[in-house]
Amino acid sequence: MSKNILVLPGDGIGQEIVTGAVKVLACLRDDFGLDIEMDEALIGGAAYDAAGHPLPQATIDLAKEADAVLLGAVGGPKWEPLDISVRPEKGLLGIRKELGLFANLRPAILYPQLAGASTLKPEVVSGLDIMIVRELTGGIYFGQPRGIRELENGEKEGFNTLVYRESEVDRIVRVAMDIAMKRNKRLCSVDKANVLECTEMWRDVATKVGADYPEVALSHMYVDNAAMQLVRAPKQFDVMVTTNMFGDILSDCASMLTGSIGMLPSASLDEHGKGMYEPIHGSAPDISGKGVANPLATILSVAMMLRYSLNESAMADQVEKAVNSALDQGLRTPDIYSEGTEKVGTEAMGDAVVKALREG
Ligand SMILES: NC(=O)C1=CN([C@@H]2O[C@H](COP(=O)(O)OP(=O)(O)OC[C@H]3O[C@@H](n4cnc5c(N)ncnc54)[C@H](O)[C@@H]3O)[C@@H](O)[C@H]2O)C=CC1
Ligand SMILES: CC(C)CC(=O)C(=O)O
Ligand SMILES: [Mg+2]
Repeated sequence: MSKNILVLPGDGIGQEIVTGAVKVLACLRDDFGLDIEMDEALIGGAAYDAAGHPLPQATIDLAKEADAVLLGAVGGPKWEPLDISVRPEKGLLGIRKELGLFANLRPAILYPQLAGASTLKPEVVSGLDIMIVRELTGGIYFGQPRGIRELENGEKEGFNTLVYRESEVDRIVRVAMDIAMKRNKRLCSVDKANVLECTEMWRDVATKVGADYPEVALSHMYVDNAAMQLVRAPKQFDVMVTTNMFGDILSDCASMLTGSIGMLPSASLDEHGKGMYEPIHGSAPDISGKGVANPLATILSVAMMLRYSLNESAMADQVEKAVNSALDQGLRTPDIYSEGTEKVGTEAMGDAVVKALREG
């Protein structure tokens, strides 16, 4: 039976970057026999404009019925004056929660062709391959109470709540441990256990889970040090596991080690392997509409979809090989451009990947 993929382009560069990824999926369907159907729906600012809400019920229903979801990005200055409860970003957080996508896998891999585009010296980053496992449906982005209240003296006070249950920590650490077992058996759990009780508990739970994985070398690191270590000596890390907000920040940081945030894909998975796939970046209002955004993070997210939700790991390898081939040809969007390479736009980069895929 054919698998249903729901495509949610979203806002800003979302539509531009999703186009190349959809072409890749269409090529796999037409030329390689991937049995899929694709559907499209609204999310984010586009949904707010059309339906008055960043996550319409129709989108939730389609996403729940789909075998996998491909998302571009949401948000932008047009919607910033809105109340947070109806901003585009709320649509993204909402769909993650609705689908129970608690495990966000963000691989930061340096393609050797881009060593010169990394912010770090080639010898510090060559061979870089880190998997950041970010908890995605809990923590401070979801904790209650939250809001802005007025104090008796008329001053305003903003507040959010960092909250995790033991069970939430347990399940995300187990996901990270299982990944570590398939890789190099090293896991670093990142917290702020010296200051935040919630992450003191996180550390305790991670340690308890670690006892079930005696082969994995578990270490703990405070998030401030982890940020510093990522840009000092990133290859000390193999798999990292952390909270929703820390993972959000650390993965943007790690992305630049690979040359650009436009290179990092992600998979957001539920308990059963159903997933949503998206680049880690946002809607990039500064380059939106210019046709210069890097589509590779989104195309690499398709590879993750093939691997994690569609059980087509050979096709995932093919997509990654095609991305490699486009880079081997010297093609570069501006974010990864360096002297001696050829600057191309979003569409040309996507088409080059499709051509390489077709030609094997
Ligand atoms: N997953 C999502 O949908 C996310 C949405 N956002 C939203 O996106 C909007 C913009 O947020 P920012 O903080 O500016 O983060 P951003 O990730 O959109 O952009 C940060 C910087 O990276 C560049 N960049 C991002 N993606 C790129 C790509 N594919 N190719 C080349 N350059 C790229 C941008 O041009 C910008 O200079 C906001 O409304 C924010 O809330 C932010 C992060 C994630
Ligand atoms: C709306 C934000 C939480 C999205 C984001 O920055 C991310 O998931 O990386
Ligand atoms: Mg982010």
